Amino acid sequence: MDELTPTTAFRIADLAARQDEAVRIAEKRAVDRQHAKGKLTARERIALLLDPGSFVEVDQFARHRCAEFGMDANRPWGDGVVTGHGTVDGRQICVFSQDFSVFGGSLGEVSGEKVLKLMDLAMTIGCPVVGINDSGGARIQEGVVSLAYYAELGRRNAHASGVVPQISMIMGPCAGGAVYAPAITDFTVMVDDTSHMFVTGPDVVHAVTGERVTAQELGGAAVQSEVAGNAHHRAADEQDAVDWVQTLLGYLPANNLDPGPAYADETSPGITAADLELDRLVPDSPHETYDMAELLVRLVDDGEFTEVHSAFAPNMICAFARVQGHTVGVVANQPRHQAGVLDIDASEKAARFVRFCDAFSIPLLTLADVPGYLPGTEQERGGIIRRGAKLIYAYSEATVPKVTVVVRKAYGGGYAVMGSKHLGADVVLAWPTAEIAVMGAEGAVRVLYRRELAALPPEEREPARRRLTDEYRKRHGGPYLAAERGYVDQVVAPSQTRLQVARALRMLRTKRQSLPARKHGNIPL
Ligand SMILES: CC(=O)SCCNC(=O)CCNC(=O)[C@H](O)C(C)(C)COP(=O)(O)OP(=O)(O)OC[C@H]1O[C@@H](n2cnc3c(N)ncnc32)[C@H](O)[C@@H]1OP(=O)(O)O
Repeated sequence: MDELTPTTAFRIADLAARQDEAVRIAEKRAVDRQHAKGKLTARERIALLLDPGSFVEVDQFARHRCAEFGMDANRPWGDGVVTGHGTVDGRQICVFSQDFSVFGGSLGEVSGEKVLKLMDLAMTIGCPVVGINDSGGARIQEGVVSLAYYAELGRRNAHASGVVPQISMIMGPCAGGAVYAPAITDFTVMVDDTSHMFVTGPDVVHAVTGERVTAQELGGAAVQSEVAGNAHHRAADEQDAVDWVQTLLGYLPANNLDPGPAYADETSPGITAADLELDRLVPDSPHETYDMAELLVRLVDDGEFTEVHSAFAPNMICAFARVQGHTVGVVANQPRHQAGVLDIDASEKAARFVRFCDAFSIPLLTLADVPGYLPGTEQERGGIIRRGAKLIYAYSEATVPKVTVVVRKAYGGGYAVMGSKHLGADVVLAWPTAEIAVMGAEGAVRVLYRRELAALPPEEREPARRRLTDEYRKRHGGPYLAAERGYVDQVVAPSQTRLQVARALRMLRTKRQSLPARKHGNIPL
């Protein structure tokens, strides 16, 4: 052997030294910088998310090739993003985690290549991708090259949409062009206080508009989860964010061809005490409200469900749950908030959820109690026609099993859109308390008998109005006109609902439906 050729032992020691530099030494620096900001490091986050010991890092020794602005003197291993794969609860995922301690986690050519390579891998093997974002955005030193990678990333996100679930965790800054990759992904979680998302930051806002606003006011977790709807969950801290993502993954299939996780059916085959409580859920007075979550917990396995977008448009509940061990997507009006009315936010929230479930073969369970669409100039000018239409579109194109329970009100357009037979529901159940009509009895009488009531002497008007309202309610106020026409398949006592919903979903497991082939539809955006 040539004296200059390194020995095998030397090469192994050299590898260990490089790994030490790439991981241990880099991590020490990252810990100091990140912990001081109340944040975990890129590697700590991955360790928290994945099953212990399951992480396999790829491209650990990738380094940037940029020589601009003195960059050639600083070429850290990994280039500011840790990428790889591992398992969550034994199920495969791919993960990338931006490392803010290296060039502010900014995206350059090499870090971009790493993330794209990882997404290509996830698409090839068909597993979810979790992206952990903590970045100053496009790497300024690399100029247009880094912008190119943002666009490439958006394209990959779009192509992966509906093929593998994509989840974004915003654990620090996410600004400018960087926001659009998470926006295309299916679910986004943000951490209180330490994360923000905006297209233009407070300095630019001030320079352009004169408005002074903090990063948190502009795009903190509270604003994004409650007002803008860009975040599906507002986590109290990083651990909470990880817990939510792990729970979410537990409901989801690995890809659009995977049947999804199924657990043993441990539900009771007979009527339980909790089922009987449903017979008392709906108050006698139509003006009194109740909590739709009380129904939901009694319909699903172990009373457990995980809401997405819980703080955004709370008049609509979108949640994952299980029925007899199989995942369902629940869409439910929440009468406790604005009487469960449909507005722009609720329509868009539910439409996107319905489309996610359909893309990943997750059956839909709809619980309807809806007084109709929210009237007003704000809604009309905001585009409720175009934006509300998304929900009709989403339900209509969904070919997964669709089961609907009409609990109380199903008025007007609200009836039609909330998973009605006419939008392709396979099974529609109605409670005897269901009121399926164009509008509530009081409103209907006001329109139908306006002239007759006005012609009556004032003292006779109120008794006549009450009598007519009562008559209308008896004729049109229940589920039976709809049942006569087969728009409702079964009228069931509330206490029967859990068993009937389970039967319907079991019966529908073999459902197959396909719509005419086309390039794609044109959902009103
Ligand atoms: C398509 C697009 O993404 S357009 C948007 C382009 N990005 C930007 O305009 C944001 C630029 N960055 C910033 O404004 C700030 O760094 C913030 C708000 C993100 C974070 O601020 P702080 O938490 O105070 O961190 P700080 O500014 O010290 O940044 C940490 C390090 O990351 C570096 N860094 C941050 N963002 C970038 C970036 N986009 N490109 C290159 N380096 C960056 C900083 O230079 C700093 O490096 P140093 O430690 O060697 O000094």
